[in-house]
Amino acid sequence: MSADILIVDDEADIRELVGGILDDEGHRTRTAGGSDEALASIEARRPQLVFLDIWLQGSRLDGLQVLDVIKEQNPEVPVVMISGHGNIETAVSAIKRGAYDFIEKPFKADRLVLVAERALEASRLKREVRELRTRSGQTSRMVGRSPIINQLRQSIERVGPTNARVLISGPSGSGKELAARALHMSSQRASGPFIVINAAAITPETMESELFGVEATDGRGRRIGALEEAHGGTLYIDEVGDMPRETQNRILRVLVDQNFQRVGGTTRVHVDVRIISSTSRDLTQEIADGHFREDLFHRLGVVPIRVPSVAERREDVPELISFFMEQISAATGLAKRVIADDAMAVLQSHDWPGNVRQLRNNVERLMILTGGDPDAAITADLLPAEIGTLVPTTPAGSGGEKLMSLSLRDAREIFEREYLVAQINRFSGNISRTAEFIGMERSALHRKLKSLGIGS
Ligand SMILES: Nc1ncnc2c1ncn2[C@@H]1O[C@H](COP(=O)(O)OP(=O)(O)OP(=O)(O)O)[C@@H](O)[C@H]1O
Repeated sequence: MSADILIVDDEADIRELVGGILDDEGHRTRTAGGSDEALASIEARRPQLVFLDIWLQGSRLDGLQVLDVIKEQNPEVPVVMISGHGNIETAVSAIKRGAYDFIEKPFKADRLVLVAERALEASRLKREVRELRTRSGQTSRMVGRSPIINQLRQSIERVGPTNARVLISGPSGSGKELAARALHMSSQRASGPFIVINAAAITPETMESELFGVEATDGRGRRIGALEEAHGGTLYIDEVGDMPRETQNRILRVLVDQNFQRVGGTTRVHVDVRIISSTSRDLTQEIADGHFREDLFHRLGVVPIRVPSVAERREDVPELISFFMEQISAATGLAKRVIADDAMAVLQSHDWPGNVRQLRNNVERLMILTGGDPDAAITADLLPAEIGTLVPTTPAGSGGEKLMSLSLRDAREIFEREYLVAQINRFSGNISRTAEFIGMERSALHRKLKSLGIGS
């Protein structure tokens, strides 16, 4: 992984040596000879790792003081101290103050490289743990074998490695964020950060500080925004159509220049970020209504990708259900259940307006709420009422969901029997009046009733 590394030392030889070794490893290094230059460089963009000389002769702040400032403003940036021979104690105290590790001069190149790799790996793992916590048990596997999901997978494989900006459209809960993660994972930025910002959940007042960060003020440290956080990786802007107009102007400029100012700041922060955005709305309509900038739309959507609704890929429902059962069972210990054919037919024919997310929630609900013998299959009558409402039922309504698991011939027979019994009852058993009402010859109705086994 190529990382952005800052090397701070008052000795030019050391700066060059460390920089040269790390550059050879494929990293991008920058250097500073004193404390103020170092802090300015960090202000210009947060590095992913800092090598910091303990003494920093001739500087306003010594190395330990610079460490304190870094840890206060950017606690997540790992700092490796460069210590002179004989001041190991100081190096140890630096670790107590938050440094990741130290290297002692003179050092060997491989030791330097090893420490750098370890520090970067530790910070990457920390970030991943944070991401996993926020996703809490969600997966990044894209389940489904329908032609439409295969097509989506192919587009992701083609577009992922290109570094192009992508605008993902699709209804709520259909898997847009999952598709964005898959794009990130198939790009060269895979080991870099994947940062999510939800434009719908952020108020217009906080949008800019969330995206660009806030410069330090008296008493408050600098806050890093999502764009800087995503340096070297991908920024996913969810529901980009909800972005306030003013922020749209500023983000457009960032897309063009790849640099911006923090709120209240004067320095320009330069970043290398791939932007993937998503929308569940029709952005062309938003443009027509004057809510969304057309030029931003074209910049964000260099490649458009559409994620289908569940209703467009009903054949994937059984696989999605068994995948979620496995997943939920592994996470919670709840027993997996078998879904009977009639219930599966209902689940497959439901429209799922909340898409995969709603399907997953319902699987969880079934696993929790469906009592009875855990080995017994879940039948259609055990499904929540609102799931079955779009399914045709028989006049008597009893076990109507079962119709969906039958052939047309068998379903028609059940329907005819219940329909005719209900009509005959309605006309108090008078076959002539029933026949007249339903539009059949009296003799034909008699034959029908006989073939269905109704009446004497
Ligand atoms: N093809 C799929 N295979 C497995 N899980 C999926 C699939 N698609 C979506 N999911 C799961 O469904 C849930 C919703 O997906 P996701 O958050 O990606 O949807 P979204 O379209 O971004 O939603 P929103 O529009 O509400 O932000 C997540 O738990 C995700 O892991």
